[in-house]
Amino acid sequence: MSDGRPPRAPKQPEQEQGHTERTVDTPPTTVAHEGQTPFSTMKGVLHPGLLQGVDAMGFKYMSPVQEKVLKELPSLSSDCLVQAKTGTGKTAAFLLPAIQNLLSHNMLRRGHVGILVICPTRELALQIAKECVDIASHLPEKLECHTAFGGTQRASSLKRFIEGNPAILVATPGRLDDMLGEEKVRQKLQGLKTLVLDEADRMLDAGFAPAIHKILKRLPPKSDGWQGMCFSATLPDRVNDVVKCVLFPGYTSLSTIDPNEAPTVARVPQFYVTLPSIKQTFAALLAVLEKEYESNPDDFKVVVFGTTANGVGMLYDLCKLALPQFKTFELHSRMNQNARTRTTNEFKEAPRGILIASDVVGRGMDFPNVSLVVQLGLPMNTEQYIHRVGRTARAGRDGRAVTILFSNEAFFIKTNPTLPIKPYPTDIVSELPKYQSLVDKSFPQVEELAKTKAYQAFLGYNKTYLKKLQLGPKELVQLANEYAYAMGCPEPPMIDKRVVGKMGLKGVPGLRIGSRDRD
Ligand SMILES: Nc1ncnc2c1ncn2[C@@H]1O[C@H](COP(=O)(O)OP(=O)(O)OP(=O)(O)O)[C@@H](O)[C@H]1O
Repeated sequence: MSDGRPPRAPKQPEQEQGHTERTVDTPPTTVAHEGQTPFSTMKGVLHPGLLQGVDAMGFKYMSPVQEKVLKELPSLSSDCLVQAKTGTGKTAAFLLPAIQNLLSHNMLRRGHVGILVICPTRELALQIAKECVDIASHLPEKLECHTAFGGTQRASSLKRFIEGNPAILVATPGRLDDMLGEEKVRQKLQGLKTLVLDEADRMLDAGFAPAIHKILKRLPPKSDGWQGMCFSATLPDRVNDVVKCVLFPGYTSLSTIDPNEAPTVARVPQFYVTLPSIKQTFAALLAVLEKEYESNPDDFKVVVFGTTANGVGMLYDLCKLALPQFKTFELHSRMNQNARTRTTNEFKEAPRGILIASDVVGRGMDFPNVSLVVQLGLPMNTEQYIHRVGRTARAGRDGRAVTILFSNEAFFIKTNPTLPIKPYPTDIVSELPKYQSLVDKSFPQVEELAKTKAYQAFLGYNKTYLKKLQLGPKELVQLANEYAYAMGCPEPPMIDKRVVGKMGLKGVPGLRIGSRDRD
């Protein structure tokens, strides 16, 4: 493409039409769906060991995105940009062609990494690696899959990587960048055949792009011919300008999403609750959880997303006390890696329960059978909303999503008219007094430090959205103080002078500046 824009998917109106009808929203499922193609039809294209691998995983039929990638790519080693809804099997859709490539071209050089997958979080890296091991489990030759991410012992994992025989590496950008500082690591990547960016829009956004560019400089040049694959449920237009760093012009664009449709799974009824006051936040969360439980008590596995790690920590403390009838879990970046991994595994296995989480599990994480996603507070952007909703209704299951916003945050609904969000069917606000007493009873038992941290995080997060929230710094502090009172604080928690300075709130009235115990 001369203008650097991605080529459109091949124009085949009838097939495209038929394909769209058949593919959009069709879940990956083991139940025979009309029009879904069994993996067995890929004999001769995919190695028998790979077919046995997917079969052992219980995958009988290709999901639409898997079928598209395996059948519509000019070759399995072609560069591609692929969009498909959350929970529809994108992981296998990139692993299968990438592994097949290694096998069919006899590209396995001992000790050399053939496939590099880069993804945003540690939890996702582990999950992708697990799927990789499962898919490759029936191959005659063992394919070692290694992971590299922060929060783990650098020296020991580096040693294992250098001394091992990793054919596949799944990594997060920070640790990978760090590892590539070692000559021996760079050497092991000299035979790279496929580079995958999972959650590609996130990997190429302002937060991660600098690390990705640094990484690319230390990998073999694109002119060596390695394949680039970019996958996500959301690919905003701005991605087209940056994918060039991993995809050659002329790459194939594939999508199972109708361009006129929001990329959330249509099986997820989505609702919002708008609260007149921030003070009602906590009671509203309890009310929504209880209402949802009452309407579906047998199928109650919930992810509640908060906006900040410390906010999530405090919400977890509250829910544990206020909703002792449910098993609650917490997951956020302020926890150590062992605790994060343990909780991830526990919640994956749990038949029911409530996970209070930050965005460390907002994208890509596959917790089986999540029946409800609740978002409390303003999602950062449309993509984040979509990916969080995508933690439910995975692999063909049903699910629901509820977003709780206070009045200043309600613009999110208006500015996202394509999202199918409707007002919550029950009048939650009129029910709040009942839940407020539960909140008031529980908060005195939550540690002051947890509240202080949540207060500070609230200020920091919302400071970034002042304009959208139509607030000035003074109103923001007032709002945060109301939030603190809602947590049962007798007065707004103290904030360190330096933190206030960093947040750009120096001199704003309403803050209590002073030192507090260090966390
Ligand atoms: N062909 C298939 N048949 C049955 N189940 C499948 C199939 N492919 C994938 N799955 C299952 O579907 C679930 C979702 O798959 P996966 O995590 O790859 O989704 P995704 O599209 O990458 O989602 P996200 O956009 O959230 O990252 C997983 O539990 C996976 O094991």
